[in-house]
Amino acid sequence: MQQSTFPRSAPQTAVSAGPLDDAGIAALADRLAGSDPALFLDFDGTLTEIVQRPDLAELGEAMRGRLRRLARLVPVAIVSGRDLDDVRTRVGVEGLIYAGSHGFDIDAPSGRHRRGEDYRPALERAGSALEQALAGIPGALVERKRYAVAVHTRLVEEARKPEVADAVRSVAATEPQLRRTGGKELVELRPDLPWDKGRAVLHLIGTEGLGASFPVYVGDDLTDEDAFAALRDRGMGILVGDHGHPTAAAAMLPDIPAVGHLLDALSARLGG
Ligand SMILES: O=P(O)(O)OC[C@H]1O[C@H](O[C@H]2O[C@H](CO)[C@@H](O)[C@H](O)[C@H]2O)[C@H](O)[C@@H](O)[C@@H]1O
Repeated sequence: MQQSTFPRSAPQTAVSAGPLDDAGIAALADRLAGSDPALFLDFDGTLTEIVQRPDLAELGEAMRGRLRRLARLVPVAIVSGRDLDDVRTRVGVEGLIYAGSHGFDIDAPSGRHRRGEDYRPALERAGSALEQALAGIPGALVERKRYAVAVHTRLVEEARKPEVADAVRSVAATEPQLRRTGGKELVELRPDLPWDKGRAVLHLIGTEGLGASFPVYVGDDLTDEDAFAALRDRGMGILVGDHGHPTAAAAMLPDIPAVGHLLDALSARLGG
């Protein structure tokens, strides 16, 4: 496997994330084989390449096969910013735990866990206002989810991106129940609740009987940082690529093929 020698564009936090090379993967596999593992995986940018539009993201068959194999061996959760139904359809593997809308909407063996239902009218209003405000900006996409509204800027001309940011700021100012967060070429409004992917992962560890497990979380974006931080003292966060900001992950992989390599190595070791 290639070594993770990609440059970091921002200084690291107190926890320095080193490249996860083959020796590191073998050590992690041994660690998991000697405990109750649990695997938490982000979707876009971790299992699928980032593409120009959200609707174009497709999970490759090889990655789907890896998820199927792993799910027979250990609890596997997909923790995505996407709407739960959207990510579940795109992954298309039974027997996984699915958490959508950054963990506001969870479908797990213990049941359906939703947060933010009271915030949906505000999200509806914000979605409509944003569609209206951005109608004249070519390439601006509004993605409406059950517990968030995302505005995508990947296809917006550079000079017009500040207009998109201004529009989101203005709409956010009229909806005090919502807060702004960011991602890759994306600004989002979500319920202003103390909830995020990190809390969702800890919640799942509690509800799914994973308290004694060694949880591993793999993700690529800023919203995954909450999960890396949540697992810092009890598991392992693995950052994929470089989101250009400090990270709380303990280790890094360079790209999605390297994630595939990691998952293959874990399957091989855990499958005995
Ligand atoms: O938590 P994730 O599963 O990684 O979801 C994060 C966001 O992913 C999607 O947007 C991102 O991927 C798109 C397709 O590659 C890309 O065009 C966009 O620029 C990225 O931000 C998804 O559309 C969002 O809803 C998720 O929040």
